Amino acid sequence: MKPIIQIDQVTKEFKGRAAVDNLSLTIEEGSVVALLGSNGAGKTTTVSMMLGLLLPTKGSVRIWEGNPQDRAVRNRLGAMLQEVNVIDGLTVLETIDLFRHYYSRSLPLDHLLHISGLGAEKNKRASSLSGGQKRRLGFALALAGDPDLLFLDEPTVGMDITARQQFWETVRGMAANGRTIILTTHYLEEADSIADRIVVINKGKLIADGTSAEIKASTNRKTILFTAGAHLTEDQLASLPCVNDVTWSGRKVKITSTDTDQVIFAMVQRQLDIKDIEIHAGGLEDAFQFLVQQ
Ligand SMILES: Nc1ncnc2c1ncn2[C@@H]1O[C@H](COP(=O)(O)OP(=O)(O)OP(=O)(O)O)[C@@H](O)[C@H]1O
Repeated sequence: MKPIIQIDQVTKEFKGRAAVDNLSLTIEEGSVVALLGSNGAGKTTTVSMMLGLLLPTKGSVRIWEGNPQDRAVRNRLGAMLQEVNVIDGLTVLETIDLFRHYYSRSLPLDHLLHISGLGAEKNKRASSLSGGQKRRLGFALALAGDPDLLFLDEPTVGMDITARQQFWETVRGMAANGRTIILTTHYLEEADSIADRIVVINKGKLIADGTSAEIKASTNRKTILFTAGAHLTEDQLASLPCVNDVTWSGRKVKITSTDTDQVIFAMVQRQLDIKDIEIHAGGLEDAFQFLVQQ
C-alpha cells in the first residue's frame, strides 16, 4: 500500500523537554490508525505536527511526499481538534458554508448539516451550542472539504450515546470508501472497534504498533470477575498466588492474573466466599495498561 504520511525521527521539544521523542511512523493510504497514550504522552503534539500546526524540533513529517503546510496538501485534509473554535456572530449553517468555501472540492451543505445532526439548530449562533453540539459541528467542518485524510483528536468527548453512534457510523462509511483516518482516543473500546492499526505512544516514544489482536497478545494477562460474599476479606485475596492486581467496585471484584487457573484453584481450595465467577481474556485496555507500565 502507498504510504501517505511519513514521520521520520521526529522530536518536538517545549522549553527543552521532549514531548515527542525520536518518533518514526509510516501510515498507509486507506488505513484507520488509532494513536493511544496516557495524558501527556504526546498524541496531540504528534497530530499537530502531521497537520503542520507545529514544526518538529528535529526530523521531518511528509504527507503525500509534500510538506503538511502546502496548500495542495491542506486541501485534502480534514481535522477535528479538541477545541472547536467557532466564529462569533455566524449561525451553524453559515459556519458550515464558510468552511466549504475554503476547499476546491466540498461536500453539499445539506449533507454536512445532516452529518452534524444539527438540523434543528441550523439557524442558531454556533457560539451558543452546547459542548457536545460544538463537537458535532467540528466534525461537519472537518468533513467540509471531503478529505482523503481525516484527523480526529479525541472526537467523541462530550457526545451523547446517539451522537457517538451516528459519528462512528459516518467514520466507518468514510473508512469503507478508502479514506485514511487517524484518531486519538481514551475510549479503548472505540479504538478496538474502528482501527485496523493501533500505535501506542508513551512519554513521546512509540512503544507498540500493530493490529488490535497483536497489541492484545502483548500481554498474557486475563481477568477474573466475581461477586464477593460478606465473609470475603481483602487479605484473603492479597494472599492468592499469581495475582497482578485486585480492584473492588462495591462487592464486584476484578482480579488480573497471568495464570487464572492457579488463582481459581486456590480460591476454590480455600473455600473463599465468592460467587458469579467469570473469566475473560485480556482486552485492549489490559494490554494498554500493561504496555505503559513497562
Ligand atoms: N504548547 C506547549 N507548550 C509547552 N508544553 C507543551 C505544549 N503542548 C504540549 N506540551 C507538553 O507536551 C507533552 C505532550 O502533550 P500532548 O498534548 O501532546 O499529550 P497528549 O498525549 O495529547 O495528552 P492528552 O491525552 O492529555 O490530550 C505534555 O507534557 C504537555 O504538557
